[in-house]
Amino acid sequence: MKGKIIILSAPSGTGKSTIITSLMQEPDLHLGFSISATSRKPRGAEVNGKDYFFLSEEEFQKKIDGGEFVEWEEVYAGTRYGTLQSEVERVTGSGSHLIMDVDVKGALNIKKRFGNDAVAIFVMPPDIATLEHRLRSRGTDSAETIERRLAKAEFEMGFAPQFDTVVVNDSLPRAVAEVADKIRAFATCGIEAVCRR
Ligand SMILES: Nc1nc2c(ncn2[C@@H]2O[C@H](COP(=O)(O)OP(=O)(O)O)[C@@H](O)[C@H]2O)c(=O)[nH]1
Ligand SMILES: Nc1ncnc2c1ncn2[C@@H]1O[C@H](COP(=O)(O)OP(=O)(O)O)[C@@H](O)[C@H]1O
Repeated sequence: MKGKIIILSAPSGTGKSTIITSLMQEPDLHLGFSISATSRKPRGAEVNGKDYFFLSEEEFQKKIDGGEFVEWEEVYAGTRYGTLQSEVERVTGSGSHLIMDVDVKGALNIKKRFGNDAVAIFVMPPDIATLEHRLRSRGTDSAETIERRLAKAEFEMGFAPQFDTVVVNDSLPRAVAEVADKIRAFATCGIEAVCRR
């Protein structure tokens, strides 16, 4: 494996996808996005094969049975998400660093598997009221889905101390700059450089 692994986790609505989209515009970071597979339906302007590989329950199960996942989780009841081995190979084999958006359990499993070749960054919302506002103004989820995601946020935030580092997404440009700095430090000097920052 040439490229390293950058893991971002956060409660739904914190801004992971927005931060990753900005980071992908910075060519000096040499990032390739790990396109996860999911059994949930596309929402908003999401595109199959770009945002996710959208699979039926049966297709997802087939890939589990075929050993195609590095990890997978049922993040919300009845909805599964997973990282494909083929995505890890596609990106790291090309020399780019693999950036992935996974839930807290997936993040810790990937850290366990890849050790110091992976950095786990927890993105923290400024507070729960802001998180709720972001989820509502994103306008992609039903009230019930938003409630379900908010209900899980405190549980997810409890995992933050197990991550290598935490970044608060208050001002977006500041958070993007902070994550970018950490990725540069990790890529150049290794995990110790990030844990100390
Ligand atoms: N374990 C795991 N979690 C994933 C993967 N892909 C996405 N997730 C997580 O699934 C959760 C829901 O993602 P999504 O439905 O896109 O909602 P969002 O977080 O509101 O954008 C988030 O916590 C993601 O980080 C994956 O491949 N593996
Ligand atoms: N720092 C920020 N300040 C204000 N709004 C933000 C910020 N970061 C993200 N957002 C907005 O919050 C919503 C949720 O962001 P998103 O990237 O979809 O979150 P996630 O991928 O973590 O679920 C989006 O509408 C996005 O534009």
